[in-house]
Amino acid sequence: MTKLKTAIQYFFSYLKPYWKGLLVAMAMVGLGTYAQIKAPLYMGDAVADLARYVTDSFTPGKTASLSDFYQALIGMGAFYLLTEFGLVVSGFITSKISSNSVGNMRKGLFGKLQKLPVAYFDKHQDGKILSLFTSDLDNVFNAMNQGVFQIFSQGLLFLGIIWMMMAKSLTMALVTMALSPVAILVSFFIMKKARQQIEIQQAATGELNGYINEQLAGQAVLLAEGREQESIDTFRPYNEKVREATQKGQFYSGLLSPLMQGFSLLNLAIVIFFGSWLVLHNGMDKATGLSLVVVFVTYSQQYFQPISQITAIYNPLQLAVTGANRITDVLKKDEEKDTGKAIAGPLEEGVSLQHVDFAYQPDRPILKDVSIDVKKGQMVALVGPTGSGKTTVMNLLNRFYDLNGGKVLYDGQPLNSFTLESLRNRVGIVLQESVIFSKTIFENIAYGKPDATQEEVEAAAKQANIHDFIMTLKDGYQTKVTGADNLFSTGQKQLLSIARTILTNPDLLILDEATANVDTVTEEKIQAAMENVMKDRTSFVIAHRLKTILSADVIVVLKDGQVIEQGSHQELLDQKGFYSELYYNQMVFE
Ligand SMILES: Nc1ncnc2c1ncn2[C@@H]1O[C@H](COP(=O)(O)OP(=O)(O)OP(=O)(O)O)[C@@H](O)[C@H]1O
Repeated sequence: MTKLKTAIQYFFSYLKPYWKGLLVAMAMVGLGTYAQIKAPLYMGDAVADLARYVTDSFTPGKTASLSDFYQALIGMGAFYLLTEFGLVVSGFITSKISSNSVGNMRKGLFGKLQKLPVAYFDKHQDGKILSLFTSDLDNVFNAMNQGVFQIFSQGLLFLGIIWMMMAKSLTMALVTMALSPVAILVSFFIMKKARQQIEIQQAATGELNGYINEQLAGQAVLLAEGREQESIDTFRPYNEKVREATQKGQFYSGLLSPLMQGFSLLNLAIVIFFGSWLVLHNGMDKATGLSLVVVFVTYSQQYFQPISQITAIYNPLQLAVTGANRITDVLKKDEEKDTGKAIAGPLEEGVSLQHVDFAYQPDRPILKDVSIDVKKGQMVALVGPTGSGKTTVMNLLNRFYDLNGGKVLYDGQPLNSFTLESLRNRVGIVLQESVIFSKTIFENIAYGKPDATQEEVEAAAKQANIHDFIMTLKDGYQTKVTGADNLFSTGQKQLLSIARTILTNPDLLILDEATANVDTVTEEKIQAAMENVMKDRTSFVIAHRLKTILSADVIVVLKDGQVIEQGSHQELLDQKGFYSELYYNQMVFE
């Protein structure tokens, strides 16, 4: 019940701005429904008038006239036209309102995601986040556009028909409605069955997508190891499960319409049978009796339409309720804390970590009592085995996460005393996995400074050693890059990231050196670019090749989240500890 309440609140909060349009749509539905239930009465009158005309024309001395018949026909036509008008206008308004509100929901959700802390994205897979925008919002749209509108219009139609039938003839109304409890029970049973299959299908599709995702991500390994056939064989049962659930789900959902058709036809026969019995045995005027039968034949056919329509939207509505709840869960998540008031100015003294403790998950400490000091203009290098916490230190310097203990100070002030925007404007970060956006090379480099001039962008690219490569491309800086076209190698992507960072001229630079797939020429270029970007700047560098950091002011050696050695290259060599061993081991391979 609370799930339903949450979904209703979510829908209403987005529908509220369109209340005027909704009122007009509802009025139109009311008008259309009224006309729809009124039209059969004119049809009945037309039949009665025609019957009278035929009887009168065969009765000597009576003048037969068709004028009443024509009037009834005109009335019927006008009311059916009004029905169409009401439904078309309300359909137009509701589709406009639902697409606008879902557009706003998409905007709200995307805006919220931009405000969530990095920790949220650690815990949620990209695919799941994406499905909020695709399947969940789609389900919400369908429910809004079809469901809510249908429930209202079909509900109104249902009540209107009952009211009209009762007003016309109570006995015939009861005869027409006699089958409905059975029809409602049967349709709910079928929809429940269909729902179970939809749930199985959704779960199976999730597993199938997960498998496809994993196999595509690992395609290179898969080919290299010759596991193609095994990959296809494992795919089959996942696919089969989806196929089977889809087939059963479709079978049950598809059953509803013919079954309702069957009920409607059966009802028709019952109505005609009782109607003619009443006419023949109740001494009713024949023309009036014929008209009554025609009216109830039409009502009996209309009567089953709302039952089948309302039961058919039960499943889409349930999907929408689930979708709205998933989206609301995200909207309720705590945003990245930005409570600091101070504005981070140009770095004057330096940055220091003091007795920092940190854990991504409460029961698994990653950094333990880490203290590192960097004075303005100095370069600090972090080295250590994989998983020792180097990237984690970088993440804390940019305030991607909050600390569990200790302090990170920028010119003596804790990081959380600054506004996030001012702090991040002072910090430049080059990640190991460089990010390229689907924009031109110019826009990619100018990402952190969109108003940069061509000269500034080119100067940054030159310093980052990527200008020459860009000039070999036909469109130069205006070349459009997409994630899919692999225009840049891993090393070149990092050079582009370095250019992007140089352009923003950060006070504090955080640089995670790329290790994968870098050839010797690019490696040298990266090294030169790193030297350029670090010159006269305060920097933290994670270096995987020790020769990059020989000139660092301080080298910090991390192991299992603790600082085990700290000093200059020469000091650490003299200590003959972990660093010197690492260094001599690497030198053997250089
Ligand atoms: N987002 C995260 N959520 C949970 N645990 C994480 C997360 N990021 C890293 N870790 C864990 O923290 C530990 C330190 O990781 P970190 O990436 O800081 O190491 P690293 O020294 O940079 O390693 P590498 O040299 O391989 O890049 C690892 O055990 C890792 O599993």
